[in-house]
Amino acid sequence: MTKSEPVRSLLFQSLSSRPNTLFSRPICHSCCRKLAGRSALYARGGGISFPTRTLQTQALLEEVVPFRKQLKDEAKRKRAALSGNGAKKKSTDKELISNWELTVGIELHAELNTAKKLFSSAATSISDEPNSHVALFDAAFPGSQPHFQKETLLPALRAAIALNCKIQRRSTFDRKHYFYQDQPAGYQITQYYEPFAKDGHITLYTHDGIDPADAPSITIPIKQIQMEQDTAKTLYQPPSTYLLDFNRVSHPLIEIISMPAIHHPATAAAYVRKIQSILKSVDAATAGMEVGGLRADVNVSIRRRKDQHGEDERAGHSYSGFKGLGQRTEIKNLSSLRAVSDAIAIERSRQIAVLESGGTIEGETRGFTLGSSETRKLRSKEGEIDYRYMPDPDIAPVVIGEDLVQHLRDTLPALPDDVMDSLVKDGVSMKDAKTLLSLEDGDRLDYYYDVVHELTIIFEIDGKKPPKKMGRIVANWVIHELGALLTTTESNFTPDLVPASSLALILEPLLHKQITNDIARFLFSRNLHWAHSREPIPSVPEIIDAEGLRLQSLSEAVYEQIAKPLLDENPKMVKAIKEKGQTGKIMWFVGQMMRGSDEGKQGKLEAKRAEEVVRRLIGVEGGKER
Ligand SMILES: Nc1ncnc2c1ncn2[C@@H]1O[C@H](COP(=O)(O)OP(=O)(O)OP(=O)(O)O)[C@@H](O)[C@H]1O
Ligand SMILES: [Mg+2]
Ligand SMILES: [Mg+2]
Repeated sequence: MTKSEPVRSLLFQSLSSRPNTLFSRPICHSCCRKLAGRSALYARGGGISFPTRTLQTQALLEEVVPFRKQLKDEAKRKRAALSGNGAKKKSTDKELISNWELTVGIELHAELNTAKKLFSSAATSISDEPNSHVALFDAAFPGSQPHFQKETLLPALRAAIALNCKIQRRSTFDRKHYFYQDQPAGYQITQYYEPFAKDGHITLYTHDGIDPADAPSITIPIKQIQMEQDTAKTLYQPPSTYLLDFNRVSHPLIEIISMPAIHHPATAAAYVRKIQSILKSVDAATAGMEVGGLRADVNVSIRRRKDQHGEDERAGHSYSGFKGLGQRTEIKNLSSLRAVSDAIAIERSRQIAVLESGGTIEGETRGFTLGSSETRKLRSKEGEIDYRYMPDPDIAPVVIGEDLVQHLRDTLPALPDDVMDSLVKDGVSMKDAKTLLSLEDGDRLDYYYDVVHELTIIFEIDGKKPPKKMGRIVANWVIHELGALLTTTESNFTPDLVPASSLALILEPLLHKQITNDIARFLFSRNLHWAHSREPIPSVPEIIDAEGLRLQSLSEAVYEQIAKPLLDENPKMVKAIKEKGQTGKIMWFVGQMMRGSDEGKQGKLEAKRAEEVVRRLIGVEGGKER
C-alpha cells in the first residue's frame, strides 16, 4: 500500500546502517538462511535498487564460494564416499536404528489467508511487485503503532478449532527480540506467554501415510497455537546478492507446536501433510509448502529403547510433561514433505553415530538442504540468542467471546477425514478418495462434487434414483479418464476444461448402459477438443442422437450365442459348477464373455445379464444382487 519515499528510504537505511559483521551469526527461525556474513545486501523498492553493501562485505565477497555451491559440493563428496560400502552400511544402520527410539516435535508456521497484515491495513500479497505493500509499522518506522487487525483472528480460530484446540478467552502478544535483516523492528511480535489456542490434537490413519509401526492410527497432541508476524522474504540472486521483499513482513502467521510424540520420519511427514490439508479445508491457509506458505522446524532427539537398557538409562530432558527425552536438535525452515522426512532420518543417523561412539548430543540449531546427505550445524545452544521475551506494551490483550467460537464451530467446513468418510460411503475407493483430496489442492474434489451434483439433478428431473455406484464411476472419470486425457493432450486441469454439466450428461447414459465406455471416452475427448478450439459446443445428448451413439439393448439370443461355445469348450468347469456347487466359477465365464467377445469389448454386454444367461444354461439358478 504505502509506496511513499519515507518508507523506501527507511528500507534503505535500516539495512545499510547495520554493521554487516552482525550477520556472521544467523539468528532465529527463518534466519538459518545462508547469509552468514557473506552477502551483499540490496533492498529494492518499486523497481529502484538501493545498493547497501558495506566495506566488510566487499572484502569478504572477493574470496567467497557461494554458500549453495559449498553445500552441493559437500553433499556430492559425502555421497561418493558412502556409495562404496552402501549395502553393508544399510544393514548396520538398520540394526543401530532399532536400538534407539526417535522422538520428534514439530513447529509449523502457516501463513494465514487474510486480506490484511497482522498489525496494519497493508494488503497481504505473495505475487505483487516487491515492497509495494509496506505500511509504516511493517517497516518499523519510528513512532508508528501496531493496529491489530481483528479479522486476522478468524482464519486462526478456524484452524485452532479444526485442530481440536481449546480457545483461550484471553491472549496476549509479546516481543521476541533478535536481529536479522528480514526483521526490521529488531523483534518479532508473537504470543509467548499467553497463546490464543492450547491443548489440541490430530489423529493420523494408515491412509494418511503414517509409518506401519504407528498403524492403524496415532494421535499427536498439539501443545499450542500462537499468532505471530512473518518476516521479509529474502530473494537470493547468485552469486552473492540478496534482495529483500518487505511485502511479507507482518503477514499473519500461526505457529502450531506439536508435543514431542512423533517417532517415525514418515509419520512426521504425514502429520505436516494432514495439517496442511486441514488448514486448506477450513480456508485458514491456502498457500502450500512449495511457495513458502507453510514452513516446518523439526526437533529431533533419540533415546535408547526402554526394553534393552531400562528406565534409568533414559535421557533426562523433558518438555511439557513429556519426560525422559534425549537432547533435541532443531532443524529449521524445511519447505517440503520430503525435506521433513529426510532431514529427520538423516539427523537420527547422525545422533546415533555420535552416541554410539561415546559422544554427547549438543543442543543445536541445524539446517538441511533437500538432496543433501547430512544436516548441518548452524549454531550451538551457547551461541543461541536470548530472545528477551517481553509483553508488547503497545498491544492490548485479545479477548475472544465464546459466541464467536461457537459460531465458527457451527459453520466450520467439512474436514478432510469427514470428506474421506463420505466419499467412501458414496462408493469411492479409499485410494481414489485420497487422490481426490490431494489433487490440485482440492480443486479436483470440487469438480467431483459438481459432477455428482449435476447428475443428481438429472436423475431428479427424470424421477429416477441415482445408481449406487455413481460415486465410484464419477471418481473414476474425474481422476483416471480425465487424467489420461490431460496427459495425452498435455493440458492442465481446470474445472471449465470439460464443464461438470457436460461430464454429467456423458455419465448419465453411461450409468444407464445406453452408451459404451468407448463412446463415453469419445464424447469426453470431443468436449475437451471443443474447449481448446473454442468452437461452439453441441450438447452431449445432441451428439449422441445425431450420431446414433445410443446402444440398443442386446437380445437374450445374442448373449446365448456368446455363452454357449464357451460352455461347450469347458465341460470340466461346467461339471464343477453343476455337481460340486463351485458357483464362483460362473464369474469366470462372465469374464470371458465380457473380455473375449466383440460385443463385450465394445461395452455392449451387461455383466448381470451375462451371469443370468450362464446360470440358466448350466441350470444353476440364483446369484447375488450386484
Ligand atoms: N527432547 C525433545 N526431542 C524432540 N522434540 C522436542 C524435545 N523437546 C522439545 N521438543 C519439541 O520442540 C518443539 C519446541 O518448540 P517451542 O516453540 O516450544 O520452543 P523453541 O523451539 O525453543 O522456540 P522457537 O524455535 O519458536 O524460538 C516442540 O515441537 C516440542 O515438541
Ligand atoms: Mg517455536
Ligand atoms: Mg523451535
